[in-house]
Amino acid sequence: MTLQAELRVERAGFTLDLDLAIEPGEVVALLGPNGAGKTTALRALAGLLASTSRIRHNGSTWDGLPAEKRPIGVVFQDYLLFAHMSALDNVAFGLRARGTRKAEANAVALRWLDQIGLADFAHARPRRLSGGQAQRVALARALATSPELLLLDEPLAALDASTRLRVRSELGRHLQDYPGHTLLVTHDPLDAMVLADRLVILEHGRVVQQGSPRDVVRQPRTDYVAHLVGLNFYRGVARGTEVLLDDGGTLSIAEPADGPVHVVFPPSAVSLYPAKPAGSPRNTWQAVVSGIEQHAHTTRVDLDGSPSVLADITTATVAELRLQPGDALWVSLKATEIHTYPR
Ligand SMILES: Nc1ncnc2c1ncn2[C@@H]1O[C@H](COP(=O)(O)OP(=O)(O)OP(=O)(O)O)[C@@H](O)[C@H]1O
Repeated sequence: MTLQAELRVERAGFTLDLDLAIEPGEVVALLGPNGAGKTTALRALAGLLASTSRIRHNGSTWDGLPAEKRPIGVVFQDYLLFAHMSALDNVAFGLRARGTRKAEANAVALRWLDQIGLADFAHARPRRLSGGQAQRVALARALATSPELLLLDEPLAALDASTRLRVRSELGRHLQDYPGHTLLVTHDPLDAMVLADRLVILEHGRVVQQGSPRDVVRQPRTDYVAHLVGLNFYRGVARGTEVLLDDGGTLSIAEPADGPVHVVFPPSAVSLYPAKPAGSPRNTWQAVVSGIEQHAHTTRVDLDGSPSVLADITTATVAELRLQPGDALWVSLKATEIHTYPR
């Protein structure tokens, strides 16, 4: 049964207006910039704030239900395990609160600890657990009650990079087995791409784009999404193999198009030269370096021009060009690297 939520929250200067439908077994990631309303949406679903939201599932409504009566499991960024309880009691807590007898609740909790590879820590207090272990216990605690809806609020954000990698893939496995509905709130595009079946992008309390990770990555519709997936992104009007960009500049494209379009290309498709490249069939224009940032294996160069553009170049090229902010360079881009789609 689809979980249908119409989430409406009014605050001074902010309105959340979000319709969400989540299928059984589906993982939906809610992404958006700071203040977009992600946490507000999650709290409205959980019944943790007063709102005029409507939530329907399996022929019943959760509207009047207080948080503790909703069939929900929640995992927060900072685990929020009960410090005075053992890992086992933490996992058994939800079941006990729902009236399950102690022996049975403990048996279920132990099975969960076993599943997450922490049976040996059953009697340990949370302070003896590492961040990754604590987050796995928090996940087991949320899943032990077999909730209809699993809410994950930045579940990996507090973990260091290598722990994060491990816990992410373990979480992915548990989510695959989990038959309920999952909503994952995250800032991290990688978490969303790896874990979610569908992305819902929220800006200013409203959905600006949704779709499979693959579709969103290929065809961003807002600056925030383009930035998230790391693409150069423009709006323009196409006339055959030319696109006149709204903010200045013209690009030649390989596939003819007509009318208002979005234009994208990866920073890695951009080449930089100290002088105008001669006789090339490419797009070329002059731009000024406004920022240089070292990434793992490439250097990201920010250039002001018409249009402004991001370029990823090798460290060898940076050295060769002796790049400095303020330098004027020639930007070159093959028409075949540019992708357009209707606005
Ligand atoms: N308790 C509160 N009282 C009043 N306004 C709030 C409260 N909590 C959040 N807001 C406001 O509601 C809006 C949405 O905030 P929310 O925390 O849901 O966004 P978010 O997408 O989760 O952001 P972040 O990524 O920074 O966590 C923002 O304008 C925020 O300032």
